[in-house]
This record gives sequence, structure tokens and C-alpha cells, in this order.
Amino acid sequence: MSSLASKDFRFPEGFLWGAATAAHQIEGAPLADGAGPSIWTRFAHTPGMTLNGDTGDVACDHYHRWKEDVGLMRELGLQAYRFSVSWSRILPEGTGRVNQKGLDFYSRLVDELLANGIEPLLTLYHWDMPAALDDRGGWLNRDCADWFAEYGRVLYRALDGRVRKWVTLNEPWVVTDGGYLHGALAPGHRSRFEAPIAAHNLMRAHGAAVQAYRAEGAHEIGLVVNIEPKYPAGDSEADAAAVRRAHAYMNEQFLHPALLGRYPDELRDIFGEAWPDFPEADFGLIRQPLDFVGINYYTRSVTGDGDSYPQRTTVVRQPLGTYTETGWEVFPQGLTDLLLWFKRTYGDLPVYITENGAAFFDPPVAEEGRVRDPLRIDYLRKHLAAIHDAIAAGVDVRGYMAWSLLDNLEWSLGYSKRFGIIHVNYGTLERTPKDSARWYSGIIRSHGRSL
Ligand SMILES: N=[N+]=NCCCCNC(=O)[C@@H]1[C@H]2[C@H](O)[C@@H](O)[C@H](O)[C@@H](CO)[C@@H]12
Repeated sequence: MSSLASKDFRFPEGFLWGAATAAHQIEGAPLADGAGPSIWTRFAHTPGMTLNGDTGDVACDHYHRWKEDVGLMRELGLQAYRFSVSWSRILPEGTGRVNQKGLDFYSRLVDELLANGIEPLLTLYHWDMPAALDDRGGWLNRDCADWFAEYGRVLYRALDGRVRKWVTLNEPWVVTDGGYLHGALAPGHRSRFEAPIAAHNLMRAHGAAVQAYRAEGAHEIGLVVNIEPKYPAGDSEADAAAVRRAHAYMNEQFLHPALLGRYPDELRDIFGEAWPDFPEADFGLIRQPLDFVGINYYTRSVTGDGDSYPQRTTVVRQPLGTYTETGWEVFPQGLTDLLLWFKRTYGDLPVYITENGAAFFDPPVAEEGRVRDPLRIDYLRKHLAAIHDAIAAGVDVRGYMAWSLLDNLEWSLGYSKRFGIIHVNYGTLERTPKDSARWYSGIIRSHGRSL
């Protein structure tokens, strides 16, 4: 664990300091200007699916306040901004007809970012599949690879050059574990047979979108995964086996096919009869050369043998641990360990930390306009120090995107969890930079030396 006090933090030249959001979580106005509904528009309007029935109908109203938000990014000195595009704004039916007004929104946003010296980092898919494609089977339909590549081509042709860093998928693990296995996320399926098929098709779509980019684009494209280190709860073989299953299920299930062209062996054991025999040719599509991998890091899991489904593990709460509002342990060392594992396993592929942050119970905006969030400052500081340790050990980390720029819609948890470095008053939609935003601004200005 790095001792913050006695370090000279010099981040690499060109290290990119930014913040991240996602379309459905901040934009609002999901059907404006000819956009089609997404699976999240449909899911959130299904009674009981989200806390308090919260929807993305308004969210942070970024669809109308985007210029103000870019102004805040500039005020904070952000060098990059990671955002996602709502597929159904661009292709309301998912394929075919392009909605020019939807494309124009993102084109204006990109131009405003560039005019303010902020590099766009664009995610094609951050969970909001067009409802029209879900009606055709969604990620369970093998045609999804063609649908996704078509969507990518529309954006590459419109934005490549102004956008120079592209991401195909955000967190395929959450899409499948949440959306197809446990049903907590859209489209709300609960099937151990569907989950591996959706996961595999997501990766086929990733490969097809990368192939399409190589034919159309001239810059960088990568994949974003949420991964977390699994530490044994005890020293039994059963716990060691549980760690191997948990690690394969979350951390290798998507990186292995994308970077090695195969699945970890544990997945057949984990899914049993529900694990299909995938065509070998699929792995030639899935495994495409990438320019970088984005890692979203939040926490670790102390893992023991258990009865969770499907990986048969249990996560052991740490009595002396510090936990966030989402119940995740604050464990910065896990990020260092994870980055070292990534380098050992996949080599020297450049890495961006594309999400890192925490939900804490923030106080209301004080009279003088401050939001005091010391726990978030401590979290971000310690995780940046952990990244620095990994860089010092030779991991090629190229940048850091704090999650999130704004308080926003935390999916099924609605607006109950605040991850932003900027506070959003959901009644007035007023933005107020928190103390963490001011602190982060200083870190960026000093290029990390003031950590
Ligand atoms: N135990 N445990 N495990 C923690 C597993 C974390 C999985 N969730 C994420 O990574 C999501 C990612 C998403 O991109 C963003 O859209 C979400 O708002 C954030 C915050 O939730 C994170």
C-alpha cells in the first residue's frame, strides 16, 4: 500500500485526466428529436423495476444543458471526457434509418468539447440497446453483431477524427450478469441459458465493431470491462477454488476471448449444461487487435466457497473495512494488484482507468455553495496513488476518468446513489461542484504531484 505522505507523484507525460458519464444516466429526454425508446426507457417504466419508479425521463437534463456541462468541465480543467452515445437516438429502430437530429446532438457536443480543449472518449454501448432490437432478440440474436457494426459505422463516418478514442462496449459482464442472469438490469431476463449466449454475442458484436472501425477509422478503439480482484476468505482449497471461479467469471470471461481468443476453462464448470459449444470461428471475430483496454475499478471481493449463482461463491464482509453507499469495500490496493495481474496476463496493452469513484452520503449544498465530500476525496486520492504504484511497477496506464462527472441515475437504484464530483439538484437541475471537484481540479493542474 503506498504511503501517500512520502511519495513524489509524477504521472507519465500525456497522462489523461478526465471524468465519465453515460447517456441514459445523465441525458434525459430519451424520446426527443425522433429518438426511439431503449430497453432502459422500457425497463424503468415497468412498475417495480427501479427504486421509487425512478426513470431517465429527465435525469440531469444533459440533453439540453450539455453546453453548461462542458463549461463546468473546462472550469475544472478536465483534459478528457468519457461519454456514451444513445444508440436509439442515432438509429431509432436500431438499424436502417438514421435520425440526423440525434447525430447532430453528439456532433455539437464533440465540437464543444474540442473547442474547450477536452478530448472526447466515446462509448458506443453503455447498456441502452434500442427497444426495437430487443424485440428482435437483442443480444440473444446472433444478428446483433451486424446491427452493432452498422451502428458503429454511422458514428465512425460522422465523428471519427474529431473523436480519436472509441470504446465498443461498457462492462459486458454487468450487461449479462445483471440483464440476462439475475434480471436486476434491463432487459430483466433471468436465465442461466441466456446469459452465456448474450455474453458471447456481445463479444462477437465487439469484434464486428472493431473490424468495422479498422475499415473506416484512423484512430484508437478499445473495450471497457469492470474487473475486481478476488482474495481468498480463508486458506482452504474450497476457498481457493471459489476465488478461481469468481475470477474467471468476472475478470476473465470477457478479457480472455477479446485478447486471447478463448474462454477460461472455469466457465464450463460454472454454467454446466447451460454452457454452449460456441463455433470456433467466432473467436476469430471476437479477438481483434485493440489499441487499449479500459478498466472500471470500484472494489475488491474477499471470496469464499458459497452458493451464489452461477459461480458458487460468497463475498465476506470485512469487519474493519470501509464501505461505500453501494456496499462496496474501499480497497485501493486492489487496483494496484489488478493492474499488475492485467500486465502479467495480457501484456503491455495500454490501459485507461475509464471509471473509478464512489457513492457516499453527501450533505446538501451548504449556504456558501459548497458540498463537503471528504470521503470521496480520500477515495479518489488513494486510488490515484494505487494507480501510481502500478505505473511505477511498469503498467502502461494512460489516463484516469473519475466516475462520475455528475450525480446521475444509478440504474435500478434510481437517484438514490450519488457518484458525482458535481452535485445535481434533481428538483432544479442546478449543478454545484463538490469539494472533490475542486480537489480533482488541483490534481489535474499539478499533473498529480499534489496528491
Ligand atoms: N461487489 N461488487 N462489485 C461491484 C461491481 C460493480 C459493477 N458495476 C459497475 O461497475 C458500474 C459501472 C457502470 O459503468 C456505471 O454506469 C455505474 O453507474 C457505475 C456505478 O455503479 C459502475
